[in-house]
Amino acid sequence: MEEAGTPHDSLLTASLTQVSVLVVDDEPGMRNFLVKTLTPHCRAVAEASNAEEAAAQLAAQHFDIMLLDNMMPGQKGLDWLAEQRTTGGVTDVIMVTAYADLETAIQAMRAGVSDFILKPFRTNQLLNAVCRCQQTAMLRRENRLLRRELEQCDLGARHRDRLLGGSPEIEEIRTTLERVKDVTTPLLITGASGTGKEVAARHLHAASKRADRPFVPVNCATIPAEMIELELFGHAAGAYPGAAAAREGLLASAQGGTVFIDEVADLSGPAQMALLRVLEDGLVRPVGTERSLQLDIRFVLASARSLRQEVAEGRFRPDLFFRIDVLNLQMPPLAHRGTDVLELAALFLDDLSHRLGLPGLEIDAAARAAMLRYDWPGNIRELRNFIERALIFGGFPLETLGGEQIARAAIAPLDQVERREILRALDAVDGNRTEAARRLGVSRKTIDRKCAAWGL
Ligand SMILES: Nc1ncnc2c1ncn2[C@@H]1O[C@H](COP(=O)(O)OP(=O)(O)OP(=O)(O)O)[C@@H](O)[C@H]1O
Repeated sequence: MEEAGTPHDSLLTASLTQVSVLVVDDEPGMRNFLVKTLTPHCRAVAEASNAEEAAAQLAAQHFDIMLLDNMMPGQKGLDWLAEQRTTGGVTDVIMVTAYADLETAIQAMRAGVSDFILKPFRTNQLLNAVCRCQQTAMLRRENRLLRRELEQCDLGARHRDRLLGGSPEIEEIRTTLERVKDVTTPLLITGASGTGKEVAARHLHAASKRADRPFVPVNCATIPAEMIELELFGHAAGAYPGAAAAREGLLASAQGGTVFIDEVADLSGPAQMALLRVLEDGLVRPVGTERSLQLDIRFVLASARSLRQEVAEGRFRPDLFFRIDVLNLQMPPLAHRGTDVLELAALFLDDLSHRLGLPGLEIDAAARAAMLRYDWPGNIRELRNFIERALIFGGFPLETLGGEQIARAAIAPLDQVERREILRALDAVDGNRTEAARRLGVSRKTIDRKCAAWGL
């Protein structure tokens, strides 16, 4: 019987045409066999009959893969390999051996060997091992390049993992994140679009013990309802028409890390039910399978809409709501973050001008005043777009901040401005005077006195 994915599979052999291989074996018969088998398929094949020759070949040129016999006169292949690794060799190694005892296998793993081929072997086994090794190397490289590209093209990437801003509101949020960073209780982040819910989730993940594991964001609003369960939980082969192969879900891919579920209110009924099960016992059952996987994931959920309202209107499961409404973080709108707007603007100016290759801009007094006055309904996302536009056009488009209207509006008496701001604050915090006083930076007594004077 042929092995699955034999080299007759043209896709597999195609990947070999780019590979350079160094065969290291002291036995001429075996060495010739290896070279003869590989040469028609690979880009280049070189040979060495001992460790010195091999070291000279590696110093002279790069090889993608080395086939190494473990039993060479003078020195064991694995000992030599361990030495090579300390001098910085990066070639992938496939060990060819007649004696695969456990101790050798452990030593080989520690020396960074990618695969084993047991003598005697067939041609197919050899070519398959080289193919697998090459494909893993390609995936590693692709992964590294994609990460790099992502960091370069995402204009906000440099600040993605840090919730910036010196305002007391953001300071308090950072303190809360620090306190809850390592508990497994789900965290619910609410707040309008663009207020930095995802940044807060990334900040939490980066500060947690899970930082070196995956952070997986899932936006339920952008995945079609019928696909969301398949995406999150994965599926068996044939789970839906066209699903030729089984696929791991995003939750399983995040094992050990953090999953950020944005716009959680958009989950369908069955997906809400399945999510509740994961939150309660950590179990995920891929669609169309009978077996559940036990996962260790920190969940951060976000919603721009009020989940309480969604529950009241029958669109969100109350049991799921109570499960995720344990730790709730409310992201304040940008307009309530004092001078953070200027801090973030300066940062975006610096960052975007470098990335876009455009000259920087000074934030003059007029721009500063307009930015502080404006409401920023689109929050930080709107601010970033505003800065990007400013850099492209070489000046701040203040008219888009309602600057003209504000400039032309009659100057309001100070007490009127004060009343408007206090009432706006009370409205924003559902009439909580202590909270409104804290945010406005005045005493609770002052608010009580003003309200009494206005007959409230
Ligand atoms: N405190 C912050 N520091 C730096 N950048 C921020 C901050 N908050 C938000 N941003 C930037 O603003 C943009 C919007 O942030 P983010 O996507 O986290 O908001 P959101 O609340 O999750 O929005 P939505 O609900 O629309 O997905 C991003 O480009 C992000 O990098």
